[in-house]
Amino acid sequence: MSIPVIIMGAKGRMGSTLTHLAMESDQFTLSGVVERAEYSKGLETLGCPVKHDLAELLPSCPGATVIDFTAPEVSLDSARKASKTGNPIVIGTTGLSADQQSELETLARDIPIFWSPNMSIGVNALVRVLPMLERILGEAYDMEITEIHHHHKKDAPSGTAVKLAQVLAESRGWKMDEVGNYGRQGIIGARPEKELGVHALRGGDVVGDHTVYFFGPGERVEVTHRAHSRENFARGALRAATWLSSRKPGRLYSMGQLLGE
Ligand SMILES: NC(=O)C1=CN([C@@H]2O[C@H](COP(=O)(O)OP(=O)(O)OC[C@H]3O[C@@H](n4cnc5c(N)ncnc54)[C@H](O)[C@@H]3O)[C@@H](O)[C@H]2O)C=CC1
Ligand SMILES: O=C(O)C1=N[C@H](C(=O)O)C[C@H](O)C1
Repeated sequence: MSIPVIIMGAKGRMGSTLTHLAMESDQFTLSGVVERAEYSKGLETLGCPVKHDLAELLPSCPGATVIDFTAPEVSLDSARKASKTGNPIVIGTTGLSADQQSELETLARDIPIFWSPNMSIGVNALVRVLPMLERILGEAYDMEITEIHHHHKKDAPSGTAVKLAQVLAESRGWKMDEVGNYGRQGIIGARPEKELGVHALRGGDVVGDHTVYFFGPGERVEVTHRAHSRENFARGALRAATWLSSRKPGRLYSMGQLLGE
């Protein structure tokens, strides 16, 4: 039985990729798309309802899973509207504030919500293995992260880099609020031992590269994930939509649960 989905931001880099993949797969039914009016030209060729407000679509799409890769305030609005009609929602949007993240966790008590800053299997395998690498290398190894994205990206550092930094800091018993350094300039003195640098590069059409560095005495270890295509993320989101369709509300789900942490 195919999974009905509603794609938010259907003209976006991710929304258009998701729409294309959902249309070409018999595992999914495109129940409708939502896009800003000024960007909706041409969406009528999809052969499904095209709306400018999710609230106009949801009542006619009972049980459809919303997939939202838009902007923080838009995704929160989508989650609020989905919670009113009981529709599950998969969110890939990054740059959420702590309050917005907390609101998602509250809404997840009432409807199935899946949120991940990176829907690729590769990055989530990294999330799983980095703590072990950190424990083996130990505190003599200084940790830094770099990320590279296309010049359209609006948030920095990437949600993926934030997540990677969180798992590394947690592995060492640190808090990112205390040890994070997001840029160095001027005569700043020697690097404190208790520091984790996170640095964002922006340029061109880079889909998404993340490198974790462990700088040790006489050697360094570098672990890199390079996304070659947004289809990688979209397939992950569609897999999450399928997985979420059989989950009950109660907690904010993410890739860890899907991959069976
Ligand atoms: N979790 C993951 O694996 C990934 C997450 N992302 C995140 O997804 C988000 C979107 O990224 P992109 O697709 O590159 O952005 P984009 O700017 O290309 O697409 C966003 C789309 O949302 C639309 N939109 C804005 N307000 C709207 C509204 N009120 N109703 C309907 N549509 C609306 C825009 O018109 C645009 O088409 C970013 O936060 C990015 O970091 C991107 C790739 C992978
Ligand atoms: O904006 C993007 O493109 C991406 N954003 C996500 C992030 O902020 O981590 C995931 C991926 O790196 C692509």
